[in-house]
Amino acid sequence: MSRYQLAGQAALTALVGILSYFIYKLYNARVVFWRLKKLGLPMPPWNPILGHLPILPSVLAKLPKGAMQAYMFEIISKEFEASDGLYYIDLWPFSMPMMIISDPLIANQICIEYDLGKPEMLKPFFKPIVGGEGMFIMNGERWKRSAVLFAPGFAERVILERTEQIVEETGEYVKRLREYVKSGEMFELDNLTCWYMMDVIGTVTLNDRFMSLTSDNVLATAMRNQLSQHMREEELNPFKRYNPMHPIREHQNSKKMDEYITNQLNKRYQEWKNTDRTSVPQTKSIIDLVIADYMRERTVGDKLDASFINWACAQIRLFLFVGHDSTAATIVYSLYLLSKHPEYLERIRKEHDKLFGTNIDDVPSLLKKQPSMINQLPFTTAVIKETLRLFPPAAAFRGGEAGVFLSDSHGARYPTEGCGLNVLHNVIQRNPKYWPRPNDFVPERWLVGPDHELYPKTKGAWRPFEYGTRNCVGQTLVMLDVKITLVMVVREFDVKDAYAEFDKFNGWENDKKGLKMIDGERAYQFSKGSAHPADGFPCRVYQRN
Ligand code: HEM
Repeated sequence: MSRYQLAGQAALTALVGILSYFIYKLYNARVVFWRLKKLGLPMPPWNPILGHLPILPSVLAKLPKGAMQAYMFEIISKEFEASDGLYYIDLWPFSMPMMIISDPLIANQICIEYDLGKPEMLKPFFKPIVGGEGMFIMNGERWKRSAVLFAPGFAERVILERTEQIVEETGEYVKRLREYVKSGEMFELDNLTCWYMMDVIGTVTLNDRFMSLTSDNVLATAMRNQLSQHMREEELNPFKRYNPMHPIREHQNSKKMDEYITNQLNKRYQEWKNTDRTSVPQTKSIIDLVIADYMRERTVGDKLDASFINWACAQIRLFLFVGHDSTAATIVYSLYLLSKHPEYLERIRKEHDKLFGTNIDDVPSLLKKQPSMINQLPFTTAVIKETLRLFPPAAAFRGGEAGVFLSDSHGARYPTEGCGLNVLHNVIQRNPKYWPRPNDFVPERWLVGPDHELYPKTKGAWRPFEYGTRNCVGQTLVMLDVKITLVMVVREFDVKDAYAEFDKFNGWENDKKGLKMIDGERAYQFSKGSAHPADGFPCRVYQRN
């Protein structure tokens, strides 16, 4: 047999192998749904070969490019609703079998009653961002150990002690906004706010000032680059989406992040070793917590273990990602909603005047002197909670288990084994069954008592940070970050979205199909790590008269 024949035969064998593997996986995926369908469980029309893939084109045609995936599941739940807030969907090979949950009572079973863990399918999403296994996707004892370790760093008192550092970073953000006022330029507020929040989380995790609003910090830049490399869901052009340079760039970003963090860890370890431990300030930054934990089990050595460094890099990268991304989106949406509701903008400004006095330049020193003042802003808190209700930046994703059945309000039972459970916060938090005026921005609903008509009708209808043991460890920090930002921004600036101008510039203003809107909302949520306002929220800022 000639060399060419041998090569041809090897290629054919490989092809047959790949095809057989594909058919085997396809069979396994579809057979699960064939059984579920036979049980009469709720799902859209299903095809034994293609699963639910055939329904996607018509659903996606109703959404703008890049819209977050949860909108797609929302449309399906409305068009094919056969159950009480739950359906199954088979999108193999793009995802594992999934149950889509749009009812708070079923979500409570998942997150509180059964306290289900994280599924395998989250790993490929987090891998390039975090490097190793971050606590977000851990389960069992490994998760418990990390949760216990990091909890003190996020305690309310400890977070409040961060006020001074956060105020410093917010001062830099305000300076950048003043520059935009001066230049009159249109710019993406979301992008600017992501860099700002990156600087905030840099101080919380590493005690390090990135100053990335004014200069190029290697770690912050590599993390933001990594995120934009990784979030290519909206890229339809396969040459861009599957560009062979992407894995190389991802590897380079990963290396830069790990090198930077390793240097910080080593530096902190040397400081730690050379100081009298009783006099070391207990900052409870993430880096200090992990080093203190490391030393609990070891004697002082020359250097940190490589395995510890790998583990610590993954946790720190995780905090840098989750700690900046969703909070930035919440700040932008808060400013956007206030700009659309002058009556509430007026009210929040009055609340700030009353507490801090009318000289806005006094705010940083007042907050630094007395951080607890930030807890005396009920209306500001209501604005943030209402923003998180209308535009939740995250969702819950858990893994089903054998023997765990979810029940609907009629008592029907649904198996979860082998399924990813996707809880749709955007649908639950606008469900008219639980929310009066579900699509309106009504901060007052957070200031009224249970007898008032605006009061949410059930526990669990508001769940931006989720409930149960796996809820968001950073929620106190989020509230502090957003409150400080609003206090230092809303009285000095008027923010106006510039979507009309942006669309005109891009030639989209005559888009007859209205594809740049979702339910009349131009600032719909984009998939970009967590959900961010579409097109980065183009805007202009003005100095307030
Ligand atoms: C507006 C901002 C934020 C929102 C809406 C948000 C939302 C969430 C949600 C919904 C979960 C649970 C996910 C699930 O159940 O599958 C979660 C978990 C988590 N969040 Fe946040 N988050 C925010 C900001 C932050 C910040 C600032 C940090 C830390 C600096 C953080 C750290 C984490 C961690 C570590 C977990 C995993 C907790 C665990 O598994 O035990 N998040 N977050």
